Amino acid sequence: MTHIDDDDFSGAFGVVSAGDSGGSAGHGKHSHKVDRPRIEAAVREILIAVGEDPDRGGLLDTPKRVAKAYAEVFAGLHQDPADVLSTTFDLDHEELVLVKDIPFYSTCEHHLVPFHGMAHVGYIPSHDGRVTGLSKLARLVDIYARRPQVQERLTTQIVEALVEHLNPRGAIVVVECEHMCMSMRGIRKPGAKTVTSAVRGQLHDPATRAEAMSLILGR
Ligand SMILES: Nc1nc2c(ncn2[C@@H]2O[C@H](COP(=O)(O)OP(=O)(O)OP(=O)(O)O)[C@@H](O)[C@H]2O)c(=O)[nH]1
Ligand SMILES: [Zn+2]
Repeated sequence: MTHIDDDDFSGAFGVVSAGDSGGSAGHGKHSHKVDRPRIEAAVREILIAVGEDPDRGGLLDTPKRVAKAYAEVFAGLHQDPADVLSTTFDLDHEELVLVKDIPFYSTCEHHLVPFHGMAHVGYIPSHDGRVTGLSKLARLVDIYARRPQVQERLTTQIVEALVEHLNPRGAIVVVECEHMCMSMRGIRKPGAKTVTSAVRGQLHDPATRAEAMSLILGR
């Protein structure tokens, strides 16, 4: 029998602050630990409901595996973007900073199947030179991606966290995804991509926005 260890995922059991800009998902009043035994019981019920035998050898550990996997893919519900963006440097840089092609996986809140793609995250630092570490932009994407999501909310949550915590002069987030709920089931259009964007502040300026978009699209 396969051994499924009980390690948890760092940060998965933290508390999301009430000031989180992230909509209802992940708001403080909903924060609680991931209840793995409850997930296990639910998965066992699903297996029975689809006509499987949860007691056959290959499925015996499946509820436990799924609970462990869900604790990982929904860990963002219990993480606070403020913690990630609190690491800042004073740097005299007043131009666009862009991290593009950040790969991520999220979970469609309508069907609980994955959607995945790339996020491009850019900002123009504040006048007081508040610049964050580049990896923190990718961490920010993961915090919001690792929740039950829709792509539009994922996009605006990332840009609003930048605005709230870095006070930038401008910010832009572009997200390109394939939704498995449109590929493997339903309309069945593998390869169809959904693109969403959100801009704030100086990135509304057409020339600045065009510069950012050309950097994002220039592969
Ligand atoms: N706007 C938006 N829609 C999404 C996202 N992820 C999935 N959807 C859509 O959510 C919709 C749910 O539609 P429903 O009619 O309630 O559910 P359904 O019968 O499973 O729909 P189909 O996918 O068309 O079979 C579908 O059109 C999905 O394509 C997302 O991130 N943003
Ligand atoms: Zn879906």
